Amino acid sequence: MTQAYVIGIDYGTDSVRAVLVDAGTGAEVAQAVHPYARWSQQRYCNAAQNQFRQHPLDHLEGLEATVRQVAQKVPAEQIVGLAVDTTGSTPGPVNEHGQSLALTPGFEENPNAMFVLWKDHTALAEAAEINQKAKTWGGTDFTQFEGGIYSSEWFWAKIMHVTRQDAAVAQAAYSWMEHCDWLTLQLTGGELTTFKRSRCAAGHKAMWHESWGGLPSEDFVRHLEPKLAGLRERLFSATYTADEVAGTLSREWAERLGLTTNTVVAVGSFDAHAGAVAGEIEAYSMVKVMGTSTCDIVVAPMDAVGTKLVPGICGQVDGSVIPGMLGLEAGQSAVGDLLAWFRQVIEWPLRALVPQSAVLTAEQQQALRQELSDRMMVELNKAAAAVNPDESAVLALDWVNGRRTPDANQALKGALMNLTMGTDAPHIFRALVEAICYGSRQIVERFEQEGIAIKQVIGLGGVAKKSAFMMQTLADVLNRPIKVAESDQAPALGAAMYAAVAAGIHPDVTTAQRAMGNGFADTYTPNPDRVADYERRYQQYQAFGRFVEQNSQRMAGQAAETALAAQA
Ligand SMILES: Nc1ncnc2c1ncn2[C@@H]1O[C@H](COP(=O)(O)OP(=O)(O)O)[C@@H](O)[C@H]1O
Ligand SMILES: O=C(CO)[C@H](O)[C@H](O)COP(=O)(O)O
Repeated sequence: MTQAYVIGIDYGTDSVRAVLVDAGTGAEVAQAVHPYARWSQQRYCNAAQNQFRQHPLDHLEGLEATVRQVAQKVPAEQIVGLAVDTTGSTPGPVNEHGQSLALTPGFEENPNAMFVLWKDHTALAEAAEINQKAKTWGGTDFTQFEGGIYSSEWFWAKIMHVTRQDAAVAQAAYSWMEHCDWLTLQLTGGELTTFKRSRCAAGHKAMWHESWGGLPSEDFVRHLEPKLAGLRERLFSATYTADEVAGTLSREWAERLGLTTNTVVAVGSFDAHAGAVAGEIEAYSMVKVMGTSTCDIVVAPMDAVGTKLVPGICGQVDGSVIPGMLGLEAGQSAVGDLLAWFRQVIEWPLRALVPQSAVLTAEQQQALRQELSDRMMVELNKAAAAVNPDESAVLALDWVNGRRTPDANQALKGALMNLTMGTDAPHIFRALVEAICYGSRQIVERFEQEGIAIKQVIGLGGVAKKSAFMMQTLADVLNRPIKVAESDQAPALGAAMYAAVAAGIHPDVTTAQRAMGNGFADTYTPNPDRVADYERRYQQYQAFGRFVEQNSQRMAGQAAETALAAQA
């Protein structure tokens, strides 16, 4: 057989990465990373309001830069397939040709016309409304395969919110697309009406399910928001798994990327699901894709789960990870992001005071800021790992982006307790890492309580690769060994595996995993001396969580009553 290569393109929160791999063996030939230019300046975002929007030009520029760079390593005609994975739910409004509204006249600078990033929580009220209406409207509860609780991170809540906020966007939006679908449509240049939308995105975030003929009924959608009447027809009814062919590269994109129009483009998927494939997921493994957030992906045989619904997770979808198996997703909204938040907090003097320094030149200021910023996360890991656990009782809740699972409540906030005059930055960092691990344990326990055994845990993603301290703590808290995948770009490798199946190199995803898998780099085994102590602290974390949740609900109730009284 002639040599064949595939490209996996992974759109993360901050950057896009492309990997070129040997389609037979998965050996990496080249990789390229491109940070989003506008996003890195946080344009179109307002963190205080949890508004996080991304401009499609960031994505298209990154596509061209990364793919061109890796594609030049081998003859273009040998690159037989490519696939895109993205974050999600990250939907954006499009016109009747599937063009993002932010790329059409009049909407170029309008955040509502852009992609609403997964971690945008401006639709909290709409998510609450969807949950309330789904349970009371008198028809099918369309949230049932999505853990029974719809999140403000997801498709319909975001569409409702933007539609209500922005009449011009609502009027111009012919349809809406998940980011992974929109990019795949750009690359293939097909028609919006016949385009193959992602099963993974639709099933986990858009309440799509075969049993009710696709998306929630028109009656329900109209009941949610009358302004959405008719949108369902302009969305989609069929969905496709990520091993299927979406099309071939359009002439325009073949030229822009330095490829040929014979290159097959697979159906899009989410980053975590593609990552799980590269992490060699199999029945009853949990693959933890640990980056900005964490997604916990589990697969199980369809017939073993049957009609069982797992409450409080981010959905159970036929074929969302491996076609033919049930894909289940859970996760935590802030993992790397929680640590990045803390770093931001303690770097305040670097941003605010160092530039005013009377003793350092501008060049020295810049060099100092750079040096400390580069070392900060690594040094915090080291210092936190060295903290004597008996010395610090600091306890944290990891909910700075809300709680994704178990039982989504994105309105929740993070918290710290047991601070003393002796508490320092490594103590707090250690508490944050522990909180992430306790949150993870709650997720594992939820799956097991609901009859989905977790037989092994695999970690991958930036945090799994960079923080040995996090991974050891996780092994101790879960009291299970954790394998860490070798690949530094696992979601991109997973997308490449999907592309190889779509291009006909491998017959199915499981075969592609076996042939193209890069294996595992490390295994963290639980330290028996730490397990009992973490068990005790886990109980404290849960009690702290219940306290904060109950009190934040009570305080939100009081605030609502005060507002009503003021209006009366
Ligand atoms: N040494 C470290 N220890 C723990 N977390 C880290 C470290 N270095 C970077 N991170 C976190 O990794 C996250 C990025 O992970 P990555 O998998 O590369 O990105 P993405 O979420 O975009 O896929 C950031 O949130 C960052 O805070
Ligand atoms: O929920 C998701 C997938 O279902 C998001 O894509 C994910 O949480 C964001 O990914 P990352 O943290 O790797 O940027």
